Amino acid sequence: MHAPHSQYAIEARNIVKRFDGEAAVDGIDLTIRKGSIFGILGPNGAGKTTTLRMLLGIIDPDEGERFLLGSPEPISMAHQVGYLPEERGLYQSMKAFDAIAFMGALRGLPLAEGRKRGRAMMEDHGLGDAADKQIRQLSKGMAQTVQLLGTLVHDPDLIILDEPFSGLDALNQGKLERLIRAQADKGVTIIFSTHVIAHAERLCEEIAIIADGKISFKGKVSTARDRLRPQVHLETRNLDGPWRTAIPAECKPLGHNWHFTLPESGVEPLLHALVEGGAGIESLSIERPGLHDAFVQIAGDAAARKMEADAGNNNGDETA
Ligand SMILES: Nc1ncnc2c1ncn2[C@@H]1O[C@H](COP(=O)(O)OP(=O)(O)OP(=O)(O)O)[C@@H](O)[C@H]1O
Repeated sequence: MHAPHSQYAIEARNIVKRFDGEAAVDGIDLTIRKGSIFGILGPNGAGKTTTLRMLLGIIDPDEGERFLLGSPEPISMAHQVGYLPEERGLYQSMKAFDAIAFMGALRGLPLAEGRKRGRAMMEDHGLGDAADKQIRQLSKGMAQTVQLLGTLVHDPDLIILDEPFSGLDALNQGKLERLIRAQADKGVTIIFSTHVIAHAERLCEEIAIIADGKISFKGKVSTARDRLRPQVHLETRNLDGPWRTAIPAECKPLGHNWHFTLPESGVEPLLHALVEGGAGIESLSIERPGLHDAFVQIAGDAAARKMEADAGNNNGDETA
């Protein structure tokens, strides 16, 4: 076994998990830097939850090894870890601030301190009026926020969130993004799984894309996006002239509109040719492809469509 590197919150080498002989996770390597926000992206059934459970030590890999905060026994680090599982649930009869304290106590925080922090956290999140309400009296989105606060109450060094955005409306999704950033600003490492590309794109510096139990891309979001060249959308008054040589030969206009990949020579030669050649520019945009386009290229169109369908199915309403 190799010694883990201290700059990593997670190191996993070739971890495998099989259920009934089928590999749900099929040889994954991950290194996640301390203090980073790391997204694990993939459609339902890709193996995200199984991966997170192995990293946390809830289940053991059949093969491979993993270190959490440097330890080969992740469970022994439980007091330094916060975990929001995919299955949400709190004791319905507990008061909200008590539920937060209870979750903290499970991770070693004295109950009295947890109660104090629970109230203060609810206050900070604009839920002060709900602190003494029973969980059953809260909306789904509020209960989910309470559970999230319970995940953070013991001030963990590492937070693992399984599909934290699903079930939240847009407003609460925005609040959660801000909360994740605030934790990262404090130096906390955050790992979350999602099948919504936009959350990963906005929050993460680095991501892993998982499909069928394997990692198909791992690295910086910018690196994934840089795999694709910028796209040009151009509208011209004229349809012919010397400027046409600046446009890829295979590009045919739709009316007066042109859509093509920016040539390797870059923006300036294109602009120069269009202006000098008298194209008559009506409109022009040159856009760097987003993570969605990169995902399509990396994981394939079918996986991207499945992710979109999953997102449609899983996004609930706060008051549902
Ligand atoms: N305890 C289990 N017993 C048998 N099969 C399992 C078990 N846990 C997961 N699987 C299977 O392993 C595969 C990966 O599931 P996993 O839950 O890790 O995926 P996921 O990417 O998290 O998707 P989801 O968001 O739907 O949970 C799926 O085919 C799932 O049915």
